Order: sequence, then structure tokens, then C-alpha cells
Amino acid sequence: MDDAVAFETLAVHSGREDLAALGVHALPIDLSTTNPLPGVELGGGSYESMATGHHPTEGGNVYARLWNPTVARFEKALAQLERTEASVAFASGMAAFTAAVMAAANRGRGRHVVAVRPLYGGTDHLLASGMLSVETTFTTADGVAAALRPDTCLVVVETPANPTLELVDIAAVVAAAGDSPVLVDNTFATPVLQNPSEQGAALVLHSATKYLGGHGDVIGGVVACSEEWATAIRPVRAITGGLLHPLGAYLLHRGLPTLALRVRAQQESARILADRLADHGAVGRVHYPGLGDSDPSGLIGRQMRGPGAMLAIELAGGLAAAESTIAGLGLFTHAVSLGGVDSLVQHPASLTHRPVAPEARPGAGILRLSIGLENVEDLWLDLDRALSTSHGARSSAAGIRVDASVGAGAR
Ligand code: MET
Repeated sequence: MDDAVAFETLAVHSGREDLAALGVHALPIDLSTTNPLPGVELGGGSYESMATGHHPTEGGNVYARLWNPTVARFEKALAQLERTEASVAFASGMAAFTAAVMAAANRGRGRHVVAVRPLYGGTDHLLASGMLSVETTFTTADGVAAALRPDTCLVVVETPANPTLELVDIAAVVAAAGDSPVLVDNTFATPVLQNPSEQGAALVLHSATKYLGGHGDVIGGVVACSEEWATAIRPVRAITGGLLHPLGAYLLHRGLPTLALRVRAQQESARILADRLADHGAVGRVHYPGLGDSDPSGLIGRQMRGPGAMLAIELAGGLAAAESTIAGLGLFTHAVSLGGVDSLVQHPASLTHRPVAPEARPGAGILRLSIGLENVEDLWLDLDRALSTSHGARSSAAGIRVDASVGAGAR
């Protein structure tokens, strides 16, 4: 596919170039765990090629832990959207991150990682645990240069960051990192709003479970990168087995054509809600890229094509206010995860960021909101009622719920 075409066009057509020649219109699903091989020599040669991170020989897929055509199709499509040469897909975002760290540590330079906080709690936990036999220095974006060591194999950044949406200047971190590769978690922005490879990031990570999937029905992860990096990462996947199931790849690929529409519509509602929440008496602070003084370096417009559809609010009433707000919401489901078509709310300090060291854990009054595709006025009514109740401004108000009465007043 000519990558001069617009994102929306790429999103509809990527990874589908051969469908007409195959005489099909929908994405084919290959569920084979093993593959008949035409001969010992071809099978062995193909196995060798995949074990060293390369593609199979035609007709020699061997075994699905090494290669699956449905997954490879999705990887090709995602790489085009991220403007990278390749991508490698995994069973989850954490499996993808694990493989990226292992591949970086396997390059022989050392096993030291520099990580800019905040990060998703699971990422922070994995690095802090030492489980991958890497030593991690946690720092701020400005502290990257000082944290580097001769044995630094990777610099890890998430922007916008989970859960409080801090923006990090990727190009500045890449410059500070020198010859250490930089991994950017692009889960919140998606390739619709940001392509970290264009700012010099070597590795672009997604929890594909979130916006890429978009419907809360598939767990997956992807690393988008150069073919050279993909060649280093694929053997980690083949050996450790964190592969994406082809049905998951099918669902992720099926969702790509609507990714831009979903992200932009969800972003539009998030913008409106962030503005209104900033004026709400129960809300001490709204964390949303571009709101107030949250983007002093002008990254929106330069690095990002928009602020996205995630936001976080700080409630002056702390944990009690957070709990009662959650209890008062009806349209927002109390659940971790994000990026789907339905709105979610969760308390990071108790859930997504529970394993993070106390000094780096989000505050007790912070709630994270993932804005979905519901009508924005319905979402606002739900939030306003729940916040006002938790703030004591109103006596009681049930959360907005969709039930049999829907229809009469539906917008
Ligand atoms: N990465 C997800 C989130 O930030 C997942 C969950 S915590 C188990 O919501």
C-alpha cells in the first residue's frame, strides 16, 4: 500500500492487498496449529529462518508459535498505520513489553533500563520487580540523560501517560537517550493521534486490548519497529510463546478501519467533558492534554494530532469521594481497561496502579475516565449527578442507566 494515502484509507485497506486475488472480501482466518510441509529440507530451512527472526519460506509455516498468516496480516496493517517497517503481535500488551525488554537486553550492551514515570502500573511493576533481570532507574523526562549508563539497553516512556495524561516530548527524550533505543507506549494516543517512530522512537508499544480492539473483546499487544528490531523480537515470541491467537488478530484487524472514527468521536466528547469538569465544584483538577497549562511545550499539534479520549479527575474528597462518585455513575462502567466504545471509570491507586511504589502511585482522589461513544450530554448528566451527589450538593440521584424507558427521550 502506498503510504502517501491518508490514514483513513490505509486503515481500511492495509493488510488486505491480496484479498481480491484470493477471491475473498473478508479477512481470512487460519487456525492451523501445525502446517504440512512439502519436504524436510524446505521445512528445516523455513524453521531456521523463523527461529532467527525472519519470515518463513513459502509453504513452510511449520508451527503457529513461529508464524501465523492471520497474525502476520494484522502486523503488516498495524506497521503501516504506525509508519514503521514491521510490527510483532503478542497475547497481551504486557507480553509485548516483556519481549521488547528482553530483545533490548539481549543485544549485549547491558541490562539497565531507564523508565520515565508515570507509566501504566503493570509496566512499572514489571520493571521494578526485576523479574526480567533488568535493573531499572525510574526518573522524569528531564532526568533521562543523567540516568543513562554505559549498560543502558532501553529507555521507556509512555505519552500520554497512564493514568494522569502527562505528555512527554518524545524527540527530546530520544535526543537525551543518545544511542540507547527509546520505547514509547502509544496505547492512549493510538496511531490516529501520534506516530512516535517519526520522533525517533525505535519501538512503539500498544496494548492492543484498548483502542485498537476498541470493543472490549480481545486481549493483545503489539510492538511496531524496524525490520531489524522485529527480527530481534520475533525469536523472543517464538521461544517464550506469548503469541497472539489468530482470532484475536482477526478482531484487531477488523477494528482498524473504524479506529480513526472511534478515536476522533471519543476525543470530541472527552474535550467537552474535560472543559465542563474543570468548572465543576466537586473536581479539584482535571488532567487532560492541552487543558490549562498541561502542554507548555506545545506538543499537541507538533507531536500529537489531538489530546485523545482519556482523562483523569482529582476529587478534593479523596478516596471516599472517589468511591461515592463511582457508585453514583450509571453509564460509566466501573472497570479497568480503556479505549472501548463504552465509557469506563476506575480508581488507579486501588486498581491499575496498585503495584506501583507508594511514592509514585497516583493520589487517592484520582479517578481515570475512558470516554466512549455514548452521547456526550448523557455522559455529562451522569458525571454531573454522580459528582454533585458525592460532593453533597444534592441529596440523592441514581446514575443514568439504559433500560426499557430508553427511546422516548433518546437523543
Ligand atoms: N492496562 C489496563 C488499564 O490501564 C489494565 C489493567 S489493570 C489489570 O486499565
